[in-house]
Amino acid sequence: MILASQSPRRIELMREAGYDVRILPADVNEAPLPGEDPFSLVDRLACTKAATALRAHAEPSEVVLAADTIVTIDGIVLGKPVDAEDAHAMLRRLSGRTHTVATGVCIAQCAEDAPRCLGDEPPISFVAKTSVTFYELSDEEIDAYIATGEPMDKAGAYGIQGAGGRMLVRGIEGDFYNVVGLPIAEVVRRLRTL
Ligand SMILES: Cc1cn([C@H]2C[C@H](O)[C@@H](COP(=O)(O)OP(=O)(O)OP(=O)(O)O)O2)c(=O)[nH]c1=O
Repeated sequence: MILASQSPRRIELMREAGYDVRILPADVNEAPLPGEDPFSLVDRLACTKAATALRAHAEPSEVVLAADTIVTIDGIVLGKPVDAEDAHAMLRRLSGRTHTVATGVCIAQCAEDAPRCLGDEPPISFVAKTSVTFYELSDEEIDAYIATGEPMDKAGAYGIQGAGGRMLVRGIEGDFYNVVGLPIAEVVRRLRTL
């Protein structure tokens, strides 16, 4: 199976679940389309990543799995921060409130008899959602957290699994691993149905 992801968390979760994955990240434009809602966005991006890896690398009948994670609050999508100022603005918005973390997962496969793999089988996709509530954060706390470097490669500018990120969280409702980037239990259940 191909895992079209460079995310160390996704790679570890798939390997720990017993999948011998080939890592072939797909670089796609993550900008939303005009008027696109956050859940359609993660679904589309996951399937674009899967289709890109499938067309470039997959063998006939090989399965490709890809995912995309965003944070959404106030109808706004928070992806990865571009700099410290952007990270600060994201964490200020999340402070003392509940937001949703959404991960789109897309599983694509080539037809067995396809002469070239073009992604001709329709992909399976789903969007997992987890609600996360933050404590009230002071500016000093936010800046100290950003200085650790932990927020910079993560949607919403935090990592719930990190030493600093876990200190921000009052509670969650839903799958923890979805927040980390891959709802592994649901992924494995879907893969078993293939
Ligand atoms: C909210 C949150 C996000 N994240 C991460 C998960 C994702 O890796 C990242 C969101 O970026 P993504 O664009 O979903 O993924 P990626 O660029 O890391 O990897 P790829 O596109 O190659 O699959 O944020 C955490 O690790 N912990 C958290 O608590």
